[in-house]
Amino acid sequence: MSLVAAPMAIVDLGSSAQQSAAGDCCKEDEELSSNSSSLIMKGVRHLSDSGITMLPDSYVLPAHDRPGGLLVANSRVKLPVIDLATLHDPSRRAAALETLDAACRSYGFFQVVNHGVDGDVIAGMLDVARRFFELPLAERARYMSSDVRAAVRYGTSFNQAKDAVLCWRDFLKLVCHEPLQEAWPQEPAELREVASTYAAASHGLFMEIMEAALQALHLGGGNGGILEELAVGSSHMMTINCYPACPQPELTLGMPPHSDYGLFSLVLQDHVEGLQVMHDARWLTVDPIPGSFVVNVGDHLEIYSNGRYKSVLHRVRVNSTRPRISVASFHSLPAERVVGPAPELLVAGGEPRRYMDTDFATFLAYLASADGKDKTFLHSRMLQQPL
Ligand SMILES: O=C(O)CCC(=O)C(=O)O
Ligand SMILES: [Fe+2]
Repeated sequence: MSLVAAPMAIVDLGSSAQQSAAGDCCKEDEELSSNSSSLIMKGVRHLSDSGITMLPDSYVLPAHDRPGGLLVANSRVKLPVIDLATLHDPSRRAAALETLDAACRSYGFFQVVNHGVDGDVIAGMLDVARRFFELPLAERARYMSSDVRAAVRYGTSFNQAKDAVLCWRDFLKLVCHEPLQEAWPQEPAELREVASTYAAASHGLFMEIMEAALQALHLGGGNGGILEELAVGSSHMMTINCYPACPQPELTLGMPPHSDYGLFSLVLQDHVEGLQVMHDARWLTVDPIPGSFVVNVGDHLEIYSNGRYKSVLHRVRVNSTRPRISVASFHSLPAERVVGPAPELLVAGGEPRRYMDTDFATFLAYLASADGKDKTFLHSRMLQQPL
């Protein structure tokens, strides 16, 4: 659905239905289940608002894919934090680059503080996002589309057309790299202005982080490098995610394990935790730092760095009391650009190529066909195991 690879166990509805009978069924729930397919298409915000007390079977994951269990570490984790002010300070830049380099190699994730994006821009974006999902369904539904290239797309779950078990998420996706704002929603009235200001800030921050990452990798500093290419043209998709309160959060997920497709993703989350990152074969819950960005390496950067940097699986848990909003910005090269390992890494006597070249059409074909468990798009591009 969005610019993310969909691996994972969105599996067998038959077995999940058997495992869903936690709690007593009330009359409302019976009515809902008789009418559930039409309700489900309306998304989870609608379901949550209708007051259900039991999760419809279509959202119930089989036991081994549910969010609890042995693979979950008890503690919340503070991801490595990059203070952007230190990147701007020549005397501290080298140390900041080392922190960034280590974070991209091990976690594939870090948080950025002191990033210079105005607090009002951040608060305004979260506020307008929240208000969009409070609009009447008919207003939101105007933007429903199955066209993955649409400038604006409202939908539910992860990959609605393919998911065998649905996810507890509604989303609004906006293409930000073309002047298409007039296609974006007109309600709430401020959305276009606020989201385009936010998108410009996110892109600026991405460029700074990308420059730092390339420096840390000793790549692409020269003329004609990838950074110059990005300055001339790039792709930028924004997904606004809404995870309403869920009656049985232990049985489902807001987003299944996946990796992101681009170079870097910048995620703004509100104060409600939910994002989990796979690290050392365990799920760690990211502790939200107010006003910060969570940044993660995407598949393109893993490929471009020939496996030095890791595009790591992550997922989203939901909870029974607090709705959560996040805004994920996926930054990369233009869709038509073929991405492969950086040429500097593959010179004679250099290292072996670990990934095939890839392009957006291949990714879309993968999305349309992907239903394999624990199989990511990245794995389909691997020639040999990364470092
Ligand atoms: O909601 C979040 O914190 C993460 C969202 C995400 O991973 C995505 O949109 O790809
Ligand atoms: Fe993601």
